[in-house]
Amino acid sequence: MVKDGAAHLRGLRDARTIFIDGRRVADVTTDPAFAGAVASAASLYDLQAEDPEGMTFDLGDGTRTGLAWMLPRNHAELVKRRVAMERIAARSCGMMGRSPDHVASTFVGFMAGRHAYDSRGGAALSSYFEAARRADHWIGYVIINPQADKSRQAKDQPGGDLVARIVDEDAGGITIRGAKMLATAGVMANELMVSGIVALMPGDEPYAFTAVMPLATKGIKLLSRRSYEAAVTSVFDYPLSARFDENDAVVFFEDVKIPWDRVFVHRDLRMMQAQWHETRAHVMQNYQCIVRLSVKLRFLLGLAHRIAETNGILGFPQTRETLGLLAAKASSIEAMVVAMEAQGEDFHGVFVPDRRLLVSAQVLAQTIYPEFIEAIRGLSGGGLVMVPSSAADFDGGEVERIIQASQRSPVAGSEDRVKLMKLAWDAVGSEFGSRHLQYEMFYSGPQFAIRGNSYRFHDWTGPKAMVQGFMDSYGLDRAPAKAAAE
Ligand SMILES: Cc1cc2nc3c(=O)[nH]c(=O)nc-3n(C[C@H](O)[C@H](O)[C@H](O)COP(=O)(O)OP(=O)(O)OC[C@H]3O[C@@H](n4cnc5c(N)ncnc54)[C@H](O)[C@@H]3O)c2cc1C
Repeated sequence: MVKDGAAHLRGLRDARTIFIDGRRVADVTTDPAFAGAVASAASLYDLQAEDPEGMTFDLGDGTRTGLAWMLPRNHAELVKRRVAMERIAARSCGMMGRSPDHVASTFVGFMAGRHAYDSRGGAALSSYFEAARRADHWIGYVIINPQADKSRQAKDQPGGDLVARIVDEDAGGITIRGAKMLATAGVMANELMVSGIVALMPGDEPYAFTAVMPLATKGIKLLSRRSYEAAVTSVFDYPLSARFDENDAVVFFEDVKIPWDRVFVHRDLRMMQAQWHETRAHVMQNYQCIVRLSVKLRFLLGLAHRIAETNGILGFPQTRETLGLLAAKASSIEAMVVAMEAQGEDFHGVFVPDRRLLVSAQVLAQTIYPEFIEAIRGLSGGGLVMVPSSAADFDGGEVERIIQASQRSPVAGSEDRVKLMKLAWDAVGSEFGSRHLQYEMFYSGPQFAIRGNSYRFHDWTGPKAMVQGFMDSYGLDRAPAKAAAE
């Protein structure tokens, strides 16, 4: 039995609390702010049900679950898992960043480093992992604190309930209160993990916890940002916004009680860092991100090429130079995926991608994406806005005749030209496209933090030894002191 889209939709019709535009959402699967993206989310599970061999694996008793939950034992299994993740990403042209394979990958990384946990936390993690993958849960996560005053620790922020913290605990579990920033795709997930990735200081113990709970748990409140999907005039006008607006929401925990068997880290400052970096959670979750990005860049590359063809500029050397540069950038990310797999390591029985190459890809991704967007805008010129106001202008009459007269291309009819330019605008310029730029620049952390990881995880021994070796091969050509005196 494989979880399919219908099963996922059934699971979302629960008591979850989501607020948007001054109202509470009754049913996220039908609400006009979310229904299109939720349908796309469900289709990811249909993809698994349609091709269980290619997208799922057997847990040993006939239960099949998404390949992202697999603890790969060797290079071949890692690659098989990656191919499934590529197919998930391709469904949304790489536009759904927090698809179910993302946090599943985090948990695979936690499990690879299971030894880093204390015995209670490790046991809770293992039993949750088994249950979550058996249910093929979609898990969202919040691991960053709300912006306020970055110069102060969480405990020193004025106003009390800003950052989620433990406010009570008893034999049953912990109770948390406060906020976390941005659960992407939280509205369409089954469960939510809350944790922290920014280093904590002594005194921050109430903020040092990692736990997971169903989205519908009493007291969890999601405050959605504006829905881009709700604002679209038609799929033709906003083909990406209409279907792949995965949503971002601030999460407020209002005295949320979490049982101990769902608490993996408890008041442990060291473990809050160790859970990411002494395990392979940081590697596995960001490997999924880079795999997804490689699919997205392939899509954007195709878009850039098609725009050039449509505008009759493909034959110009300057255009080919631009496209050649974009192709090389997309290929470099693709190549890094292959390389980090080829140089993967056995980490306590789990075969994981090479960490140094993974963080290098993250660093490059943060600059390549904005460069892609700028280049596509540059290739497009005013064509991105030289489009009819909406699909309604194709009225079969006077306005459509003018559209046919004014929307021309050497390779496309007027409808196809408008269709392409509207797609391109949605990818790079609409509110949806603009959010994607922000996403790719920030989802894994600010640049200084990602570059800091690159510094930290690079093995400097080889480069330093090479310089020293070369410098040792020569010196000042001093004449012997005695000869100089004579
Ligand atoms: C679209 C989107 C989706 C997201 N989805 C998720 C999600 O699903 N789950 C989740 O947990 N998080 C999510 N995030 C949050 C994301 O992880 C953070 O945005 C990211 O870690 C950066 O943190 P910040 O937003 O507080 O920015 P900041 O850290 O405040 O960075 C803003 C600027 O301040 C500078 N700055 C901050 N601190 C310092 C410092 N100490 N020294 C020097 N400069 C500094 C930075 O360099 C940067 O220029 C999402 C973010 C976005 C934009």
